[in-house]
Amino acid sequence: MPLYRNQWRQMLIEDLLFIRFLDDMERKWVEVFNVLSAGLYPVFYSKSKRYTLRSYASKFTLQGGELFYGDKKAIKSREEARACFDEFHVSPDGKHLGITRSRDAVGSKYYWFGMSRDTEKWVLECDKCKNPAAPLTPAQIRIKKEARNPPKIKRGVLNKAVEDAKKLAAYAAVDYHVKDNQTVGIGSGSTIIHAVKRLAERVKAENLNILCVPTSSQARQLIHDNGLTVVDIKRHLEIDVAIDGADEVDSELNLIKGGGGCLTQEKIVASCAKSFIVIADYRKDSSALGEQWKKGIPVEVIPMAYVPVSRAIQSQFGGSADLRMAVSKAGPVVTDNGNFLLDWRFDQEHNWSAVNTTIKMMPGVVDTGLFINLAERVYFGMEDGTVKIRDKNML
Ligand SMILES: O=C[C@H](O)[C@H](O)[C@H](O)COP(=O)(O)O
Repeated sequence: MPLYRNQWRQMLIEDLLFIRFLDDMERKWVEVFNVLSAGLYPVFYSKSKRYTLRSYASKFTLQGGELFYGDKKAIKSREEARACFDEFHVSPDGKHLGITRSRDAVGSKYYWFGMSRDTEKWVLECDKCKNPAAPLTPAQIRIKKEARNPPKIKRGVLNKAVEDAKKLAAYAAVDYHVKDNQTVGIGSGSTIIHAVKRLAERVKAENLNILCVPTSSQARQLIHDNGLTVVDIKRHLEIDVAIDGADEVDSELNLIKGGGGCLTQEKIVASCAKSFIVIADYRKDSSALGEQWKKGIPVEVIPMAYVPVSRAIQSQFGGSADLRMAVSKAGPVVTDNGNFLLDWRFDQEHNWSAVNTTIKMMPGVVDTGLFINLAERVYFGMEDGTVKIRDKNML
């Protein structure tokens, strides 16, 4: 049924009032709720704003009238958020957890728009947190000591669990996707080491004929050290399958890559492959980018452009885009292509496809660590020894 002019006017007024009286957090919640429950958008939203809202809303689900962000309850109002914060800010031992741990603790169960900013503000306002000299209970003293000298065995156990998980994912991908007479793209990082080892085992045991296209100097060395055949992409454009790690994977198979600085060649190889398969441990599995990976989105830039590109990213999208500095060398990290890297720590959800295109268009940008619409399947090695699969055909 067509809407009469006065009905449109009424809706517009309601929308404007709605924007005016709700704060950002509540407005986002209501917008997502309206899209999911009734397919309704604010009337004055342009096509692109609707698109952004729709893709943000796709990260949520409606369950019994409540909104959930992954398995976390999405909180609507600041009062409710404050109550959730209070529930977690003080540990059962009476210890005030500080900014990061309070945010992680609250974030294990709840989500709201602006959560990081709010937890930081509330922790800074907390008298107990401001006054660390307040007398500690014996339990607090024990926890503090343990935090200072964490039992070594725990770290070893964690590292082992992570390594085992990487190996599980790598073996699953190599065993399922690599066949005789194929050209295989070899990614970079620590997870791919397990994949190359498995590939070498299979080549030897099954007498396979496999050609490997590297994505970095590390990958080239790895292929070589494992007795596999290295070929150049210039002569082997037809890559059957590319296997690579990732720093983070969201629910729609968008990836952040480049934590080890190899994003550009990785993206070229992935885009030339008939299928691009990602291997990762359970820590990389996120419902939204930025949830697990806090080091930001890498952007490779030619050296003279790093300041203008950093400013352009910050002014268009907020957050901070900082030059990556080397650890065991003075000065910035230099990529295999002789370029610099910016790490952009964003502070809100974005339409990643649009952001990727905009950043790529900035003069001096070589590529970004956002891999959108490239991954066909991700294998996550899990802590319990299983492998979780996220496949683009099953989204
Ligand atoms: O630049 C590095 C690559 O994009 C890696 O694939 C990514 O950082 C994941 O590395 P890892 O397997 O070590 O977690």
